Amino acid sequence: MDKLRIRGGNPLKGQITVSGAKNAALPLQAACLLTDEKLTLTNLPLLADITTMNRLLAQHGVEVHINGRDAFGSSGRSVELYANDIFNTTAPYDLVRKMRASVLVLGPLVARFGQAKVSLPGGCAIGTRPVDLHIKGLQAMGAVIEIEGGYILARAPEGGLVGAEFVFPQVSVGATENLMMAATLAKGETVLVNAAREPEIGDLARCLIAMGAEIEGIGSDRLVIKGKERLHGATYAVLPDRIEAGTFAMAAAITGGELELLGARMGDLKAVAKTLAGANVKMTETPGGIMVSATAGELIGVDVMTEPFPGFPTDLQAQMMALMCVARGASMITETIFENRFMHVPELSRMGANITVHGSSALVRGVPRLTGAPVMATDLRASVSLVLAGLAAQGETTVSRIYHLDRGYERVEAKLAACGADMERVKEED
Ligand SMILES: CC(=O)N[C@H]1[C@@H](OP(=O)(O)OP(=O)(O)OC[C@H]2O[C@@H](n3ccc(=O)[nH]c3=O)[C@H](O)[C@@H]2O)O[C@H](CO)[C@@H](O)[C@@H]1O
Ligand SMILES: C=C(OP(=O)(O)O)C(=O)O
Repeated sequence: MDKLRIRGGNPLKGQITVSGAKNAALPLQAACLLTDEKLTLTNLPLLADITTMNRLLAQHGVEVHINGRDAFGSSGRSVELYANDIFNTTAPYDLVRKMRASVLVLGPLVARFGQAKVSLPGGCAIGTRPVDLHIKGLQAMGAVIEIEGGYILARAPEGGLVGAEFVFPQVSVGATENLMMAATLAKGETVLVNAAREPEIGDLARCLIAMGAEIEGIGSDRLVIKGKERLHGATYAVLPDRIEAGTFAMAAAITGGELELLGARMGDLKAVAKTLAGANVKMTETPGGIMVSATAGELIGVDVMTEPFPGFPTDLQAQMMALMCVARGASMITETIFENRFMHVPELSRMGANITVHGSSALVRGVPRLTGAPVMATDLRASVSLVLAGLAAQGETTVSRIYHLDRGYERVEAKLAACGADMERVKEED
């Protein structure tokens, strides 16, 4: 098993190219199941999760052609997905438990093939994460759903799914994606109310439109989808990863550095830019992306509350907490999306952070400096928050279990080292 060794203290300086977004790519990959023609996705990030989704699709019968192979051997910058010979509509536990986004095959499979058997993903380190809204939404479209042996068994009515109005009692990114995909092949009109507005939803909608779908309301919380008999092939480029960009913005900030994030889009990061401005970190648009500068003096503590888009993203909460650990003053960080997303707190505390958790809020009192330590985390964003802390800490930090990081960050050590970070990937036994 690999780990990252980081010697902190170097201000980051330079440019980092932002990769394609994991959370956009995964639903786009699942969308290939909606057509028997070729879906080509470009600007894919080289990540373990993308490979897992390709494996899941392949076992359904999707032909997966990968271009631009990388060191993983099974992942590449672009992929051609042909779902013209689907022989299996079951998504097995072994793959779904590895990656919750596997549940995104449910909507497309039921919509196109009238049936699906998808393992329930179960809880994960950050929360219980039920999929009841995915199920209720499909039921509203006429699907009959049973839970048996840990699997969701879904069957469309004779003649296929039927368009419906579904009001989300709670904003859900994944359920919005699943239902939007299902609705593209349902009979009649589907209206999704209180839908998620994350940029990744817009990306999926634009790809579906390129495949022949009719969708209105992109960027709003009301999506209207007119079902079609069939969709066709398309070529689509995955949008840049706003969470990777936000993470690197905080890396620049925590080291008192200056980074240009090539490809990053300010429109996707407004709440982050506003929060960082309060912390004395400047984010400005450049012709190529966003410049982040933290050279103007000390960091200042700011309060943060995670919210669905356009609010501050939960996927940047851990990184923001690492930053606040070394800011002047105190910061109250409130997590409203997931009930257990503070697993980085004990590890940051081992590095000298002063954090007290009260329910869904963490009070972070800034300290003059963190100190390096061996640390590990049980989820993706918690792991990267420890990398950020390590970049700022005095001495050496080793971050273990970095398979979590590899789910969502492409060559993180190479990208940061190219901007002056003293860090390397080493084998666990080193
Ligand atoms: C692959 C992907 O895109 N993952 C992102 C997606 O996850 P994901 O799509 O799983 O997250 P959701 O938006 O669905 O979850 C939001 C909240 O709704 C709850 N919920 C969700 C569905 C449901 O049927 N019932 C229910 O109660 C969840 O437990 C959670 O508390 O959005 C999250 C919120 O921005 C991000 O942190 C994840 O990185
Ligand atoms: C929670 C995340 O991903 P997933 O939904 O795939 O677990 C994430 O990207 O931070």
